[in-house]
Amino acid sequence: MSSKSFVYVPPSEPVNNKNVKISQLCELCHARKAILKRPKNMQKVCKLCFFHVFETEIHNTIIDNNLFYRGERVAVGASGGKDSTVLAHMLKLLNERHDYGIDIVLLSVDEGIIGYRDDSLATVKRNQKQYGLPLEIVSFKELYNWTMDEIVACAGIRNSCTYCGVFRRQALDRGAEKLGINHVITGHNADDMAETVLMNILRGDVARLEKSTAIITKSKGSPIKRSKPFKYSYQKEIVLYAHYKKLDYFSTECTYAPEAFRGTAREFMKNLESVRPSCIIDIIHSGENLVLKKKDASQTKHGATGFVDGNRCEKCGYLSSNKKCKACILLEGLEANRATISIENDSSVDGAARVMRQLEHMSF
Ligand SMILES: Nc1ncnc2c1ncn2[C@@H]1O[C@H](COP(=O)(O)OP(=O)(O)OP(=O)(O)O)[C@@H](O)[C@H]1O
Repeated sequence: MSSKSFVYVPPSEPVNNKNVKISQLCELCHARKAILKRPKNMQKVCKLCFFHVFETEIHNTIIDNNLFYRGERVAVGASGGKDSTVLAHMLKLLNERHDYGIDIVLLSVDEGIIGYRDDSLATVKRNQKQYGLPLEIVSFKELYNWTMDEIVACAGIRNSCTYCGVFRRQALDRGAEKLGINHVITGHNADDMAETVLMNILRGDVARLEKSTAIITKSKGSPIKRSKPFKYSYQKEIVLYAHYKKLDYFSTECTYAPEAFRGTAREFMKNLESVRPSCIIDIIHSGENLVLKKKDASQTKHGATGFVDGNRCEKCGYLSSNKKCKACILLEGLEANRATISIENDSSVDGAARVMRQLEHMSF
């Protein structure tokens, strides 16, 4: 793989621009008619230059951060949505164009949400054929004996994103492990990252803030690393790319809307972006350049608990940085809830609420 990032060179396909006014010309090739304004910087570009410049920027992110090594097997977290569909398409294209020498597999998690995930997985199955990539599907039901629909019926909708996030994260790791793969790539984009930085600032969550802009992450105790090649890519540009490339993706929002705090932060970011588009990249840069005060070892959780890399959850045996993994803690709360409901026929969410409080006091 070449270790040099590229300077953008507009494609030199023949053009017929006799009837195009100078002010309508693409600002990159100065030859074709511009058809869109890049949401990221308001530059007017033609379709061909948009494809090339967007692909080049992602290639540069991959190269500048040494995301892959030749011969590496990587799993793309494939949900069927716009981000991961563009990611699968883009990785395949760049792997062939720049000869990264990586082996790409699609990995999907079926959370068990009727009317949402079943439909989006149908899209992933079509993508598998369109891109000629192998596909592995793991499900919450087979791993945890609960579907998200059952969890929401038991514990209510309020914390559904927490359950889904914890189980999905572990399910992706387990799926990758099953495939003998150590690297999971996700379609998290610049908007997602800016939103997370903002939420961590607003919550004063310093531990998470420190990691929230990393392009490669790895949990303690887990052999699986995660990376986000779209870290600097605007959501609107990903959607435009998918649209003009006519990619087959699933665009329905999750049945269980995001929790109120995330939803409000997202709305706030969108409002800021409409006034100042660069704020998405600016907030990521701010996050990257924050220098946090160092804690002394006696103050750190890991110093206090004597964590050893490679620890396993005492309940399920899966790798965990705590005595019990997050998924098992949540499962215990759910089982307690199920028992309460079936014995007392009571719709109390006490078990789950107690577990949520417990989780808030733990560090992962
Ligand atoms: N069910 C799933 N199976 C596999 N990977 C997933 C799944 N859900 C999410 N991911 C991965 O996590 C990334 C971020 O997920 P998120 O839920 O924020 O969805 P999103 O921003 O709508 O992304 P997408 O458009 O790809 O669905 C996705 O791009 C994908 O790589």
